[in-house]
Amino acid sequence: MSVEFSTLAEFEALITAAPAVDEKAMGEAEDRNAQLTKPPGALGQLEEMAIWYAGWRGTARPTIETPQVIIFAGNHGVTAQGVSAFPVEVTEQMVLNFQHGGAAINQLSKAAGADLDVIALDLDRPTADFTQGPAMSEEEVVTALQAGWDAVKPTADLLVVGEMGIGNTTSAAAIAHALYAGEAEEWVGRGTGVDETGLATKARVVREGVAINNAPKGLEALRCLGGRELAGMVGAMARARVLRLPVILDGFIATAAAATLGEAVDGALDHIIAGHQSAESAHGAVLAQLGKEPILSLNMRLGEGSGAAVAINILKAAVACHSGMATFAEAGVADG
Ligand SMILES: Cc1cc2ncn([C@H]3O[C@H](COP(=O)(O)O)[C@@H](O)[C@H]3O)c2cc1C
Ligand SMILES: O=C(O)c1cccnc1
Repeated sequence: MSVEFSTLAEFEALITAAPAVDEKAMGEAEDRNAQLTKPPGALGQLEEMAIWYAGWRGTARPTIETPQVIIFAGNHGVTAQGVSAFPVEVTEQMVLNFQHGGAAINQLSKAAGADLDVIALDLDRPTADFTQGPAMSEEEVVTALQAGWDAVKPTADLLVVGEMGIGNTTSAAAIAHALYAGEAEEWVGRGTGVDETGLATKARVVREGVAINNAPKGLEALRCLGGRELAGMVGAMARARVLRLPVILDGFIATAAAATLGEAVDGALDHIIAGHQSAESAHGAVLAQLGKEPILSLNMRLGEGSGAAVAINILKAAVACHSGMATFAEAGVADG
């Protein structure tokens, strides 16, 4: 068990003290990019991605060999309100499916050459229904943050975090409503496929939850409206920030979780790029709030880290070009 923090304030202090991007390595990567055998800018966004990755890895010519995908699972008391098209048992059943290799994320991790770890967080102890008060105590949220923190392998060179938790699109919508105001209706979506009645229920639940918890901000929004799997993702993203380990962000739920960390500490999400824009309706608006442009938009709406896992392949392609291509001088090609 981690002993690096035992309160939210101590957790925030660790992130505040985290090292910045390596400007020197980033500058050297920019210089290298300018010498590669292609017209300037011809690899488009791949060039920016590779330079960003080089800066966080602290080397002008990085490689991606050991990506890690971590899926966190948690259960939500708010499901008692009828906010999901699926029953809560599916969370645990899907954890077994992950462990047996049968889920989408198993295939996508394998296709991307990533190791997959699955961490179930107290599934038999759902969070409290946030329409009645805070979803978690400080101790509960800190325990989940620690599980995420500890799950990151320091040998990984790229991280994706994903989630499984029936009801968690409602949690994510409540966080977005608390952080960015607007109307509850703007932040709710179909999740696993609720009908019009389900959507109206989600909006009511989000409105009530945000009101009773006094529109919490930053990590208080994570504690009051989030879930253990969202906190697990935040703990892992934070550890990655301290390790200067680049992260690819997944869908609506992962992004809402990240937003609580970004609001708590300036620059806490600088090591994160958005992998995929989910079909969940409010995801684009949350990404816009974070100033993140997604690499892909494939109409996926699964979670599990799936969109980000697909994007690993794009980042790998970018870094392979950046670090593997010959320069004009090396190849004897005349530059422009
Ligand atoms: C079989 C199955 C596999 C999933 N994998 C991810 N989710 C996704 O759906 C859930 C969120 O939707 P809602 O808020 O509507 O419950 C989360 O568990 C999310 O990861 C799944 C959902 C199901 C049913
Ligand atoms: O964008 C997501 O992460 C998402 C959307 C719908 C259902 N589950 C996850």
